[in-house]
Amino acid sequence: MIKIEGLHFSYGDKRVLKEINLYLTRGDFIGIIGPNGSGKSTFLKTLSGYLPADKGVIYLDNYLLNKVSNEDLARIMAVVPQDTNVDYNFKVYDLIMMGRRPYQNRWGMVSEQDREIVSEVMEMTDTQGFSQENINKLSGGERQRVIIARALAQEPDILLLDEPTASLDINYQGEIFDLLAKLNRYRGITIILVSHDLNLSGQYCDRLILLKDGQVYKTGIPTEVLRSETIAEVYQSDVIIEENPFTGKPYLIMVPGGSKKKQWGKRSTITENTPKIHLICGGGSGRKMFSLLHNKGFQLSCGVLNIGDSDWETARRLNLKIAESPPFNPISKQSLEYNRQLMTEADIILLAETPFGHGNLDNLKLLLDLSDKTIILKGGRKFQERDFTGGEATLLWQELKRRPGCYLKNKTADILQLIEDLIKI
Ligand SMILES: Nc1ncnc2c1ncn2[C@@H]1O[C@H](COP(=O)(O)OP(=O)(O)OP(=O)(O)O)[C@@H](O)[C@H]1O
Repeated sequence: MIKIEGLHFSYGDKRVLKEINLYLTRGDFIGIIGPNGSGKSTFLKTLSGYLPADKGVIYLDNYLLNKVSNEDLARIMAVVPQDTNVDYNFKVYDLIMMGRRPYQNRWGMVSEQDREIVSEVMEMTDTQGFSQENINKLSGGERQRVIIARALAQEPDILLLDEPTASLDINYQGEIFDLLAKLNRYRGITIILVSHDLNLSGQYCDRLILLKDGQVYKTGIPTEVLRSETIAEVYQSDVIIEENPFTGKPYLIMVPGGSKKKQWGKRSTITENTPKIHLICGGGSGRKMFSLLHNKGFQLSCGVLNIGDSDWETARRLNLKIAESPPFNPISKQSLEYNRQLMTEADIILLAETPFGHGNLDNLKLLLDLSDKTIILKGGRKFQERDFTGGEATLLWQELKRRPGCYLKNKTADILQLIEDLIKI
């Protein structure tokens, strides 16, 4: 185990790690995540003994980390740093062999066992192909694999890695994580890595440590840590968390433009006074609008939508108020009433370019009922092309267009501009 008690660390006057208390189990695959500057690399450096704590202690099993000799530490722990640049033009093979130093005598005599281990780790990391190349001639990704190979040549019990896949393409990212998972599962190596990739971390790690401003904000299994509320609080970014259908692990989808950091034209927090927009959509006609209006910080509602419809899915993920109705049935009275309530509460009702059949015609009728509301109609395609009611919907649409307070706009940008103008009035 690795036990961390009351750990503090500062660079000069700058306090970076504050009161970190953790108990890490040997054999786990642990991910350290957190926004830029939250202290992840610094934490990893204190764990490796590279940076001495200002206050607090780290135990490695029952030994104080700062009392373990460098030689012993090198046989227990190996580090893959963030910066893999190597000052000297070593040959790849020689550099990996350097990982065997803790096991060699003081003259650095290379044994048969050293050669076997180096050959094994080169195979694992797919680095044999350039064993005689100079390290600085390799691409960032190839160099990264060589540095991992050198760390593995140390035969460590614990492997610390700082963003090991940062410069790798998607193929090698997966391969490196697969390799780390194998080392963890079959060789019992404890993996502790810093990563910005929340999806890969959520996928592979047994446990995540989420840092914010140098403190542990949350720790636990990925499903406990990777929650949309938590990510919004720590990263100030809107994400949707889904379940990976292959693994059941969480994966994150960024809501486009979902950063809550200061942005042009964006309302920062929703209050009672935040304008409300109700969207009538369906079949994917509302998706783009949902995303754009959500990012502009409006309060959104929608309906009536069939349960399972793609717009219903999007609205559900964004946690919107939805008047919903089971599919393959006429809209229920209850859903219509709830839709009427949402429409009445809204400042603006927006009718997306959705097709109409007998199943959702009531949405149009309801619009005509609400005579005092501001309504924006998204035009573009000929309405007749999306009328599957034999003309009934077209009649309602024409009536709507004539109504005062009803605006017809063909382009999304014009709709957004109109909303901004109407809200200002
Ligand atoms: N050598 C240093 N001297 C002074 N300040 C430093 C030093 N290294 C890091 N810092 C500061 O400490 C804070 C934490 O940095 P650290 O690199 O540990 O964060 P991080 O979470 O790993 O960031 P990133 O995700 O950007 O790599 C930052 O504000 C950084 O500027």
